[in-house]
Amino acid sequence: MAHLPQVLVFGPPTIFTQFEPQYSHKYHFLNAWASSLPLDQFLHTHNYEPSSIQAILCAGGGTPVTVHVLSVLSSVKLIVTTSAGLDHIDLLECRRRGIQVAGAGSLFSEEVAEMAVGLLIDAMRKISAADRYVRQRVHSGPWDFPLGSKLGGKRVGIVGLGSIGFEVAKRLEAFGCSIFYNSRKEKPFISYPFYSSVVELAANSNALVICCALTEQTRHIINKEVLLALGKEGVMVNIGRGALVDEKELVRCLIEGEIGGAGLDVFENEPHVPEELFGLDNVVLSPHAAALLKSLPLICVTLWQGI
Ligand SMILES: O=CC(=O)O
Repeated sequence: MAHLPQVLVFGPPTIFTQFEPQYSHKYHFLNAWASSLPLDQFLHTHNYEPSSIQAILCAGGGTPVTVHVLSVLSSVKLIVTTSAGLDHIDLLECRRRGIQVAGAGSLFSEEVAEMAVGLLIDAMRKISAADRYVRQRVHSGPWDFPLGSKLGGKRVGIVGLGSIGFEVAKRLEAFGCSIFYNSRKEKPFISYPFYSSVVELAANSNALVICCALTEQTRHIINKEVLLALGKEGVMVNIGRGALVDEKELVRCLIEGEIGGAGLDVFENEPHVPEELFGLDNVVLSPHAAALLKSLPLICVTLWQGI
């Protein structure tokens, strides 16, 4: 196998395992995702020569491609990630080393937007909680499920009106929602009202949908002040990255009823999810799956063909 290009695979396993058989005549895949060892030990244990590895295949929210990883892999020329977000890759180091980075761009924006709207409807109408209620009900008396609230007509603040945020806005308009947004800058051709302050956006919204990229500027953009401004009836949906939200504050606000509910596809230290959330019926949880659809493998193949 020494003659095949070597590709280090950090994930995502659900997709990768479907394609490995078809591509293993072309590439020698080193499946780091299947091992719990740190990278150096993984390579050492399998007798893999780090300087023979030419490409990395990875996924958003998974193992980060840090300066350390890149220093171990001195010959890497290409990183392919199945995600739109690139926050798990040290892009400065890639630029310095001339390593090319290929990601999903806006390919999954519609899929992720659907999930955002789904989580919002679920958190407001309590669909997952209602499902649990029906399945777990032990008494045969009248239904006593708590009331939900209507999405139609609500004011929704979108944090990050990029391609995903825009797809969310389009869908929510069809539900009769009024859309407001915060972004790095006001967008010249967008008619939705712009808020330069996320706190003010939250104070004027019934729900916030977090769609921006994770950068040093956006880390914890949703903090205690924003959550308190969103208020006791407010719902927050995060399909961006967990670290956009101060998760400790979010958990506290949910437990203490400082906000009304949340729909979360992403978490600050994935795959860890704060256990306090498990018992809360006003929270809907999803395992960073907004972009993981049956169509994803096809797109992965297109990305991999660049290796
Ligand atoms: O998390 C998924 C993505 O960034 O596409």
